[in-house]
Amino acid sequence: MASSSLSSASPALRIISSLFPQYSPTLHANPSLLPLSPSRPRSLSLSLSTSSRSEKLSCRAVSSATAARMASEKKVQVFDSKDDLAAELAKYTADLSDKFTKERSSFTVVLSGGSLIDYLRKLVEPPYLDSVDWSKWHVFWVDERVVPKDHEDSNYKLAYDGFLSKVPILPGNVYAINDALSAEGAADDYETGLRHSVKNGVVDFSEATGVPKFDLMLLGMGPDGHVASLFPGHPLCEEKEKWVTFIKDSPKPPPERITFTFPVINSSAYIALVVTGAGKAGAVQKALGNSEDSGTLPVELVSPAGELTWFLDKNAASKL
Ligand SMILES: O=C(O)[C@H](O)[C@@H](O)[C@H](O)[C@H](O)COP(=O)(O)O
Repeated sequence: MASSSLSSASPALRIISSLFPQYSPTLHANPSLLPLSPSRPRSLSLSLSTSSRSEKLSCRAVSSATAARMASEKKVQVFDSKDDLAAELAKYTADLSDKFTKERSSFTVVLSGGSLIDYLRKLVEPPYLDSVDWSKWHVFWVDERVVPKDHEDSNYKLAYDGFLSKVPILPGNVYAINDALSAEGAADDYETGLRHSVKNGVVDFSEATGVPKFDLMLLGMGPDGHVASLFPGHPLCEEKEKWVTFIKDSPKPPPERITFTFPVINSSAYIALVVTGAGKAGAVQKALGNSEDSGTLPVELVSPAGELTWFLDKNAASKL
């Protein structure tokens, strides 16, 4: 990938480089993704890496959130249109499916609720509908509302209607909430099921983190910077022992949900953060820009052991 000189770089590149001014970041603008001919998806892709020495030095001296921001490889892709974003997300996901299917004959994918499912719309069309080995997919949820699976608020129903009903994933490989239980019971039940999936080798396990290691997490982000059902200022953001926990006072309705905790989220090999709309530009700026009060949002704690890629539309990136 060609490197970009910072002086002539776009605002996004300058903002990202200002995030770590004291380091010698290498910024890559991938020419194949830069806004070129109208026929190609118009997007700007950049990745930021800093020298390991400076990371060690910085992580001792900064808040956990900033250290988390430092710790993983971050890629930011900004798209002119939601269709371009969906097209790139489909390719990204299909490529990872091929990678893990070859490596371990299975592909573990974790879905969010909200608009994320709609952005998978290109994945259920040719060529991916025919090229992806759907029989190797195992689908989980990063969070779920404690409602019946046929309720309009159910993330299972959202994913089934918009995605799962359109691809030949084996029903036994779709791990939905037990909707007959209370929030606490459903969280315990989901964690028990996850421990079983780790034990039988369906879900990888990280000796380094001591928690499951999913291949790909597809996350959304709320305007307040929440991810999954982990909300700003909520004690659940600090949960370090449980893999799955529950909330009964979600500021985003409905109030009762179960959710993966950050140790599980951050143990992932790959995370895609799909964020669109001007209403989220403030949170994106805090997370990626040089905002004064950075370090306060749950999304800033997303720092996978592997690779984090932000998929933004230009409205969500408008303050970078
Ligand atoms: O169950 C949920 O509500 C989601 O998992 C939640 O975390 C969602 O991803 C964000 O709120 C973004 O939702 P939108 O993309 O619809 O704004």
